[in-house]
Amino acid sequence: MRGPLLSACGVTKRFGGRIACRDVSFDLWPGEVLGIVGESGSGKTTLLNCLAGRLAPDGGSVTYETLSAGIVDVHHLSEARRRLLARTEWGFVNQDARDGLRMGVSAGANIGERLMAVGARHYGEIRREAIDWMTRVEIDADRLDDRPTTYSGGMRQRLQIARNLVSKPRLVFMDEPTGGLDVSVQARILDLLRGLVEGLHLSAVLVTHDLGVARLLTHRLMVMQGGMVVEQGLTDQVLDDPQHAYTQMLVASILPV
Ligand SMILES: Nc1ncnc2c1ncn2[C@@H]1O[C@H](COP(=O)(O)OP(=O)(O)OP(=O)(O)O)[C@@H](O)[C@H]1O
Repeated sequence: MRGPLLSACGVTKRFGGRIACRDVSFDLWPGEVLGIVGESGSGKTTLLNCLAGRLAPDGGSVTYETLSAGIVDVHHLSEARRRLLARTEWGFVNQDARDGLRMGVSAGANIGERLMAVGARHYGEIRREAIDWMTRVEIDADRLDDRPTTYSGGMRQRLQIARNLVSKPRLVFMDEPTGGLDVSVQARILDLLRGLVEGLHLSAVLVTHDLGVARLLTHRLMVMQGGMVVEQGLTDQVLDDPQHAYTQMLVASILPV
């Protein structure tokens, strides 16, 4: 049997005297979608950034099983190797699409750039693939040469998703991918993400404060409070039968009274 794709062991991050996340450990298995939930300030984004190598933890380690070089310690890689890993084997979907897109180049270039990072060189094929992905994320192909600055918020988010998934990453990090969008746009993007996650058998770590999003997209959940994981388990189990008082409060707060 294959081992975990990503493992966190005792990950701890402080900002000055404040501990943003403390002693977080888990394994992410191939094909698994792990949700990290908790209220604002509970340390979700800090943990995600530590996992994705964007923020160095003060304690603990993050290991990842690469395609070609076996298991690596994400924070002991050189900056160049970590960037290469992020471009070739990982995706990162930001809450604000402007942080995940190159706003000054066309949509097609945003998608094509990722294909070139994994070795694509043939212009015609790159363009064809970009058009295919525009269609998959429900953006009219005739917007391919437009810059994302001319797109709506929902379109930008769909483009960011296409840019991240076109290169068939083995692991995708997502930080509130539907946050900041209005409700009808959120629903369509969730639908789209659910189809892609299932269709591509993606492994993913998803941060959200929205338990509905977690229910729809994740297999397993970690609940964070004050930087610590207070409960983890299968998503349906955690949401239907929460054991920790904090999770019970979170779940109760979204039920109609
Ligand atoms: N760059 C930083 N400098 C100082 N403190 C920080 C920094 N980033 C995060 N923190 C603190 O770490 C704690 C956890 O923040 P984090 O953003 O990880 O929480 P979160 O659960 O993702 O919140 P939200 O859902 O509001 O994004 C908070 O107390 C926050 O103020």
